[in-house]
Amino acid sequence: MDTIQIKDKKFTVSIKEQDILKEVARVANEINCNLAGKNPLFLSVLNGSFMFTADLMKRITIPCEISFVKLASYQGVSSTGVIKEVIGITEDLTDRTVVIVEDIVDTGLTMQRLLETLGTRNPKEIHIASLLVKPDKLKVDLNIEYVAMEIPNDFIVGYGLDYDGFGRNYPDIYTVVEE
Ligand SMILES: O=P(O)(O)OC[C@H]1O[C@H](OP(=O)(O)OP(=O)(O)O)[C@H](O)[C@@H]1O
Ligand code: HPA
Repeated sequence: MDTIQIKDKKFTVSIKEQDILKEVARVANEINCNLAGKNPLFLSVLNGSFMFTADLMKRITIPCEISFVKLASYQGVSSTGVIKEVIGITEDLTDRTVVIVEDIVDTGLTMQRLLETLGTRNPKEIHIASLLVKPDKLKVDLNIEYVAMEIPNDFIVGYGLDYDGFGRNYPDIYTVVEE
């Protein structure tokens, strides 16, 4: 399926599942090497990161824990600038090595907010793993250590990412076709 229609928008395939998984495996290897012996706590940011988290965690071979947080900032294709924490962090982060697992860093505002929130809970260190980064869209300075792929500014769906709630289920990533 090279082209899909979601509501009023057409999308064309831009990154195939096998290419995504190659990069996910590379990121997992880097984490396995760098965080060995640290018993990291992976914090997956719902909803978008569910597919990346599943594929990443299957390839993590060091002892670790996984938990989930949920924030919301997007409606349609542009940021509202409003960030709501829907599901909070219940774990004790004191002295823990935390790895935030995100599907995409776009403006970076969501990540900045998350870092601020987590930073008040005395973790030993916080690392960021993001499937995708749009470097040209970043508005804040972030140290994103683990990035599977950098992509252009275009709006995308698939592999967990949505347009108005739809499109998360596709195993490939699709880019919007501007008409
Ligand atoms: O860098 P930013 O411009 O802040 O954008 C990135 C955030 O936007 C998306 O979340 P969204 O609010 O759409 O929620 P979702 O994960 O449920 O799709 C994505 O999952 C990131 O959390
Ligand atoms: O390109 C995108 N697609 C879906 N959700 C998003 N959230 C930030 N950027 C995107």
